[in-house]
Amino acid sequence: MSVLELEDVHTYYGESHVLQGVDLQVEAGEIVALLGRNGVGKTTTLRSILQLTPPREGTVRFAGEDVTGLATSDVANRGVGWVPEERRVFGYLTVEENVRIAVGPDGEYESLRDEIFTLFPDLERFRDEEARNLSGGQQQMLAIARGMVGDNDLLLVDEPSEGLAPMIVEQVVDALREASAETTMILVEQNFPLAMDLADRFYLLDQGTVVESGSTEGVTADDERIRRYLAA
Ligand SMILES: Nc1ncnc2c1ncn2[C@@H]1O[C@H](COP(=O)(O)OP(=O)(O)OP(=O)(O)O)[C@@H](O)[C@H]1O
Repeated sequence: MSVLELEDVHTYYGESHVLQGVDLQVEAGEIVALLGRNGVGKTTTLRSILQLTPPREGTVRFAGEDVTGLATSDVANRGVGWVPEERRVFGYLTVEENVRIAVGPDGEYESLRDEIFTLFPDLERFRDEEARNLSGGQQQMLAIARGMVGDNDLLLVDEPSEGLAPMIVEQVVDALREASAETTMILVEQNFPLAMDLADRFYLLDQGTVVESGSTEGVTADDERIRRYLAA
């Protein structure tokens, strides 16, 4: 059974028909990259999975169950975590408080916190610092950490490298690799080499539909079937 299955998903913003029949599957343990030019609907695909923008047609199945039309909180409670593009952390809470409130009702807070701090030594160093005082990269790690301690079976990660210096990107990549040992992941990422490096498989979107998909093994940006959809 796939962790996640989208079947012929159509999603609109008002009259604007953004997803025009998206089909995709994610298997347990995979990292799947969603690729495509700006505005093709990658974030909208994540929003459709979370039911933040519920599809008007088609089906989203999580862990074998139809979740289409459920409240976002129900989808989240079933084990779908979100690391949004804008690195949502609580600026006026400390790093540790940010982690604590992300732990689900059944989570063992102290052991999860210790696990996170082992994984992200930077977060431990700044555990008593208010999150707003962290660098962009550290905030991104905190956002990823918050997604991980929620005991999620699927983590949706939107543009994790955006706006970060290359050295910091490397740390975020390491963090994502660590996170992927614990949870299945969908990664929206504009940095093509990074996406290919991290992901097992990819889906390439264009004009609201999947135009290519497959293993990332050996795929490069020069690949003709990729290039024509990613070039500006
Ligand atoms: N809240 C909204 N209301 C109306 N239109 C929207 C809204 N959010 C996104 N759109 C439009 O839907 C289309 C798909 O946007 P989406 O954010 O899913 O693209 P994307 O592939 O994630 O690109 P990007 O990398 O730019 O975020 C775009 O044309 C965008 O302008």
